[in-house]
Amino acid sequence: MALIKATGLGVSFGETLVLNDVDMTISAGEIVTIVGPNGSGKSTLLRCLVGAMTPDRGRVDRAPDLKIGYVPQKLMIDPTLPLTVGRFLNLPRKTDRKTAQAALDQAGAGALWDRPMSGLSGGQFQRILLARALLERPNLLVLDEPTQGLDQPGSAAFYRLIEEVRTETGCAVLMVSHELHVVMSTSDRVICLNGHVCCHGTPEVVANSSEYRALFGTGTAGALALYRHEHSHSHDHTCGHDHAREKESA
Ligand SMILES: Nc1ncnc2c1ncn2[C@@H]1O[C@H](COP(=O)(O)OP(=O)(O)OP(=O)(O)O)[C@@H](O)[C@H]1O
Repeated sequence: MALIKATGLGVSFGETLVLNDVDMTISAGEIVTIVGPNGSGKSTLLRCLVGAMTPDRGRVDRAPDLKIGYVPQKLMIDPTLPLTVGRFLNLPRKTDRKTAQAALDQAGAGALWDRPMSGLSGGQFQRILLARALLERPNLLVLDEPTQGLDQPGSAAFYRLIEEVRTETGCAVLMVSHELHVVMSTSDRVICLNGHVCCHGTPEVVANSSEYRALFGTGTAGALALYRHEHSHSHDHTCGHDHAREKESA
């Protein structure tokens, strides 16, 4: 059974239709990435999927054993607060040192236990957020643009780490990202969203689709160079809309 299955999701804010008839599933162990232009409804979809928001239309079914680990885009911490990594991992719930250290190790930040949170680099900070999400032993990791502010090598390293975590723990991963070419190399499946699902499938199928190219241009050829998963079949689906026109009129 799927970990999450969304059927016919619709969300409006006032007069604005933000999500329209969105269907998607996340199965155990797979890495699914949602890409889409600004304002295309990615965060709204994520919030509906994890249960942080109720859609106006459609339904979301979640597996009874679903356990989500959430890695936020950013977390503001008062720099004057004397908070070490170790103490941060004990918030809001106390965790024993061994479990917390294991999560830190898994997130590639094993040596940072005593470091002040305010002195961490962007990449280190994201690893600590990842470690905190892993504390609960999730079977689904959810990441909303987790590498904002990191440079490209830093982002690529972070996504490689996510893939390692998936391999080690078997958890599924659902991400939202703008860094298409970086994320594509990590993803099993990509969903291209623009209020509705424009196209979805393997990274290769999406990168080659006319819908994706109309939204993002053709400058993402590097996605294919980085693409390293072997798929013997494709799951192509396109909506048939003229996205070049949508983009022009936006
Ligand atoms: N609580 C809200 N009230 C009103 N409008 C909202 C609310 N949340 C989101 N929106 C609007 O819904 C649209 C989609 O927002 P959303 O954050 O889901 O897009 P996104 O694809 O995640 O964008 P970005 O890439 O910029 O983060 C936007 O036009 C946004 O202004």
